[in-house]
Formats: sequence, C-alpha cells, structure tokens
Amino acid sequence: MSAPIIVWLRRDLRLADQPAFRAAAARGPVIPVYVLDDESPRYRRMGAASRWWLHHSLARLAADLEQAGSRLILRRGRSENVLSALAVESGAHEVHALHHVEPWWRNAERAVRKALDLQLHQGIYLAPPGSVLTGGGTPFKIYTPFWRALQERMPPAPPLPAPKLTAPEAWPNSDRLEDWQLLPTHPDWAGGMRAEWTPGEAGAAERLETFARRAARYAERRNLPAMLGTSRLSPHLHFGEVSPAQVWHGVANAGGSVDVFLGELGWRDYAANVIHQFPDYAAHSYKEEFERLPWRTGPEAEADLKAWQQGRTGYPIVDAGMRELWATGWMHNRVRMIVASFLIKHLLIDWRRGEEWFWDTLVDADYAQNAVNWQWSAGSGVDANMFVRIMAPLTQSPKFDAAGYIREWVPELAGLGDAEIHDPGLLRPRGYPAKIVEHTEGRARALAAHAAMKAV
Ligand SMILES: Cc1cc2nc3c(=O)[nH]c(=O)nc-3n(C[C@H](O)[C@H](O)[C@H](O)COP(=O)(O)OP(=O)(O)OC[C@H]3O[C@@H](n4cnc5c(N)ncnc54)[C@H](O)[C@@H]3O)c2cc1C
Repeated sequence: MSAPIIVWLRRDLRLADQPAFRAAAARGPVIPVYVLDDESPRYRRMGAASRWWLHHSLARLAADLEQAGSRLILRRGRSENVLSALAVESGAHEVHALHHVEPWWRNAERAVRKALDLQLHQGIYLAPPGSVLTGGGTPFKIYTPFWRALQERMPPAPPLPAPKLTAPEAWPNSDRLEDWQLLPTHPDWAGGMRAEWTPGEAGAAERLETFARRAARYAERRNLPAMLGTSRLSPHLHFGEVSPAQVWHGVANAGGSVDVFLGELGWRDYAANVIHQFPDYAAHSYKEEFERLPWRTGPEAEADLKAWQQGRTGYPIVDAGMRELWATGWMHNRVRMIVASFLIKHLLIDWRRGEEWFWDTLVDADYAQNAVNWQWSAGSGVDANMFVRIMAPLTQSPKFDAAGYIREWVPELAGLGDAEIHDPGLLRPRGYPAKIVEHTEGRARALAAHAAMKAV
C-alpha cells in the first residue's frame, strides 16, 4: 500500500466539494486530521461560541467519515509540530489542506511547509483571496468594483461530490473530543444554540435547501429581523460545512432577487480580500486618524459596555439584538449594524471592544468578516460608512418592523403595542432600564469627538 496522505482540516469541515480531500483521495490512503491549535492564533484563539460549534461540527464530521470507512484523527498543539509528528508516526510525506487567509494560518502554513510537502488548495471563497485584481493588476480596496470584477469570473465551478476514501493500513491515535472540553458546563449556556442550530455538513445542506425555496424574496425580507428572510448560513460557511460554490449553485435558479443574496456572498469574498492585503485589520483602524479619536474609557465607559453586552441599554432594538446574540450565538445583520453603531457612536466606545465581544459570542465569528464590518460601522475602514452618519435606533426599529423581534427577545416589553414597543418612554415596565444615554446627547458627543479627531 502507498504512503498515506494527511488531510489537514481547519475551517473546512466537509467532505463534498472539498478539494484537499479530493486531491488526497486520488493519491492514496487518507488520514484526516483536525489539530486544535490555540498556540498559532494566540489572542485570536476561537471564542466560546465558536468552540461550542466546533465540538458539534467535529462530532458530525467524525460520524460522516466513519460511515465512509474512514476516521477523524484529533490532535492538539501547534500545527507544524503536530503534523510533523503525525507524518513520522504514519509514514506520510504529503499534507493537503485548503488555503486560509487569517494571518496566523498563513504563518502556520509557512511553518508546515518548511517540514513537510504541504499542498494547498482553494475552496473557502468564490475566488482565491488576492486573485481579483484591477486593470492595473492591484487588489481592490472598495467593494463595488471588487464585486463587479468577481462576477465576471462567476459562476464558480460546479461543486464536486465527496470522494471515495481509502483507509491507511494502521490508524494513528486520536484524542477524545470530550477531553478537549469545548462545551460549556458550569453553567451550560448553550441551550439556545442547541435549539437553533445543527452544526455539520448535513445541517448546512438542509439550511441551504430550505433557504433556496425562499431566496427569490431575499431583497424584500432581508432587513426585517422579525422574519426568517436571510439564509442563516453564516456559521456553516465559516466552518466550511458548505462551500460558497455549493451555496451559489444551490440558489442560482431561485429567480426573484437572488442576485442581491449573491452580492452578500460577494461581501464575504471582499472581506477576505481586505485581510489578504491588511492582515492586522482587526487590530488597527485603517484610517490612521481614528487612532486619535477620543474614545471613552474608565469605569463609566466599562459600565456602559457591560450594559450593551447584556442587552440593558434601554433601547429595545439594541437590547433585543444583544440578547439574541447571547442566547443563540447569532444576530440579524440589520441589528448587528444598529448595535455596532450604538456602541461606537452613542456610547463612544472603541470599535475593537465590540469586535472582541462578537468574536467571543458569535457562532459565525470570522476574523475577516467581523473586522471588516466593525471598521465599516466605525467609518475607520478601507471601504466604510461615514462616522458622522449616525444610525438612530428609535427610527431604525419601526422602519424595519422590529416589534415582533423585540417581543421575542425582550419579554419584559412583550405587553406593549406596536406603537410603543420601539421607545417605551413612560410606559417602560419596572425592571426594564431607562435609556443609558439620550439619542441627541450621544449623537452630539460622538460628533464632537469626531470633530476633535479632525482638528488634531
Ligand atoms: C458589526 C458586524 C459584525 C459582523 N461579524 C460577522 C462575523 O463575524 N461573521 C460573519 O459571518 N458575518 C459577520 N457580519 C456580517 C453579517 O451580519 C452576517 O454574515 C449575516 O448576518 C449572517 O447571516 P446570514 O447567513 O443569514 O446572511 P445572508 O444575508 O443570508 O448572507 C449570506 C452570506 O453572505 C455573507 N455575508 C452577508 N452579509 C455580509 C457582510 N456584511 N459582510 C461579509 N459577509 C456577509 C455571510 O457569509 C452570509 O452567511 C457582521 C456584520 C456586522 C454589521
């Protein structure tokens, strides 16, 4: 029997349309391995909600591999060390993996390549990050021209089915998933996540199939948080349980406004294109002047941050969003924009504090998409909303018909009518907090801080 080939898995946890599996399967027996590497990302190690998802996704993948006559080997440690040791144990020389854009994964890929024959494949985005270029051969900075150029290369190649896998003569040892303690126990806060999500390739395929039936009406519903208008595919896409090409082809014939949905998938590629150019995008404001913005700090600002995190700001739409996030690990996009704007502008708290909170609490926490969207909201990004365009939560809430959404996530307000629920005022029930800051006051403070930044 020929030497086994290692497939190094990260956030590409699927068998179908997974080019690393396909290439390895064509060359010999396959050893699929997932390395829990908290060392390479350092402070960017996966957050708590992502670890919950990872546990279930790995359990599913292991079961799917068993059924295909294979196994999932689990190891923990620094990727290059673990893979080198595994290669020695198993007699493997080649490692196949999908190329990742996060800076720590790019470093890890370089380190693995020093010791082993690492073959990288594309398959996480519609097009390889860094490959969509202007006429002058430079990467795009702005979304709209990027999307126009990307569309010229679409549709993506049709997705390929899972390959047939051959087992190696002997299986290397594996850690036990339970021993990794990825799930919360004291307390177990994951009940809302279990109710909402089915991690794994089959769960992703089912989401895609049900969304395809309503994708034609995406544009008219996508901004309404009370409706099931968007796909909710983001955590499945983040963990690679479905490929963007599968999503594209899964909805392509839906008709109606499906093009608007495909444009959102384009934002996903765009975010990776930004990180490819600016790897530490989550650490610094792209527009340097924002490093001079006088953000609030100190005990009062910390108390406001906590109120925002806990959904106790006195703004029902903001609180509904933050509580949805805490309970399910996900938040509707329109509401993400509202809560981000509120933190950055009404509370004048550095966008990085919000980014960090999302990183820990979102099941779809994604280095590129999170940083790009937070910098978009702050106005500090490469392609961004203007800081001085301040979203008014009390206007956004009725505009996007959020009454039902607020009733679901802020049950103290459920008894209020549609006219009052967005801004309870004197009808505020006992137990629901007063507004943490008045809109006009918060707005004026934010504009003054922006003016001060510009004046330096
Ligand atoms: C402050 C802020 C932080 C965010 N952080 C993340 C994050 O960590 N991870 C993440 O996946 N998305 C993030 N988003 C983008 C967006 O909110 C989610 O992708 C979307 O809500 C996921 O829901 P869906 O799958 O139903 O999206 P759909 O509307 O069905 O869109 C389909 C897919 O397109 C991609 N997409 C949609 N909107 C965006 C966008 N604005 N930017 C980039 N890709 C997009 C997602 O992969 C999504 O699954 C953030 C947005 C904001 C405003």
